[in-house]
Amino acid sequence: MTQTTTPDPTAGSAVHVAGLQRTYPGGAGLHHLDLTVPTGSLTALIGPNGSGKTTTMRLLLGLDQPEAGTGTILGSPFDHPARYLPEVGALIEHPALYPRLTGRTNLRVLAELAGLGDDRIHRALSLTGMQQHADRLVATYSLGMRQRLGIAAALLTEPRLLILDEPTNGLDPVGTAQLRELLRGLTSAGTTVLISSHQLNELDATCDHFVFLHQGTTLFQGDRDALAASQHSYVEAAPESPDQLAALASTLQEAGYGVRQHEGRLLVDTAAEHAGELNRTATAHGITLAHLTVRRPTLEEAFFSVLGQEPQC
Ligand SMILES: Nc1ncnc2c1ncn2[C@@H]1O[C@H](COP(=O)(O)OP(=O)(O)OP(=O)(O)O)[C@@H](O)[C@H]1O
Repeated sequence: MTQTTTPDPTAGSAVHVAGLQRTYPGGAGLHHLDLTVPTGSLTALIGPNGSGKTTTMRLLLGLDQPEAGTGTILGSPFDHPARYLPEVGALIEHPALYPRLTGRTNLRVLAELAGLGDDRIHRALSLTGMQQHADRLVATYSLGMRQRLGIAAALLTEPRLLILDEPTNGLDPVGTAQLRELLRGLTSAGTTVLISSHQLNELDATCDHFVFLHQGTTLFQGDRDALAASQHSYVEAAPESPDQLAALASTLQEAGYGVRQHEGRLLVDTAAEHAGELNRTATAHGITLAHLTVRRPTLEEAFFSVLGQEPQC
């Protein structure tokens, strides 16, 4: 006898919530939002201002209550945050720090509350590159240093799930690169990370799973392959002689291609396998191509396309 089984959507997911509803006066908030964060992934939560990223993270952390929604976090029911919160670290908006204490003492206060020893403080400072600043008053810290101490505080318990709301705010390029390495190191060691940011290039370089929000609803979620499959790739072409750019554009349009001009090149809306045919069409019209490349959309372009807007290029 054949037995059919329904796949368990929570298997392999650090976070799996569905139908999240949180309505604020005026109608803003979350509207049946679904979110899956695969275990061990570095998941990017992406959306315009006001799309619901912070609200989603606050609900996951039990800092606010949804009107509806079900799911599990680290295998425990979503509506019992006390069961999973000991294994979750978070930095939401700005870190809450005592400015008149040093960075190290701030961490010690938190470590003592959680019954953790100095070894955890040392490790968190080291992971975030904050050792050399640890004995200064937090009041003297730059914004980026406060962010890093906030991340150190979130790491004290060595959480299985780390939730970071715009952690790159205030970080300089060196700090951003250090955070990227830190997050990669944590995920290779088995930590799952959910991160929001408006720096799409940075998320593109760092993350392997993507969730797009708009007006409190999930527009897309999936890994890099699923994102690529949801998008058209396109071919970038330029003639040897820049004078022939307009002629190349009209030749390709007459041949049925969708064409946009961008920085002295043409972006031709077609699949990679048509690149040869496109080259032959140009040659047949006396135009030699100096440049022909297949391009996959960047995360930013994919985001605008899913949002139903033109890529910003
Ligand atoms: N306490 C609140 N009272 C009323 N409206 C709220 C409240 N908190 C959030 N909102 C509204 O809910 C929507 C989602 O806000 P949220 O802060 O989650 O968005 P976000 O994606 O994190 O935005 P940003 O990128 O600007 O940080 C917004 O329209 C916001 O104005």
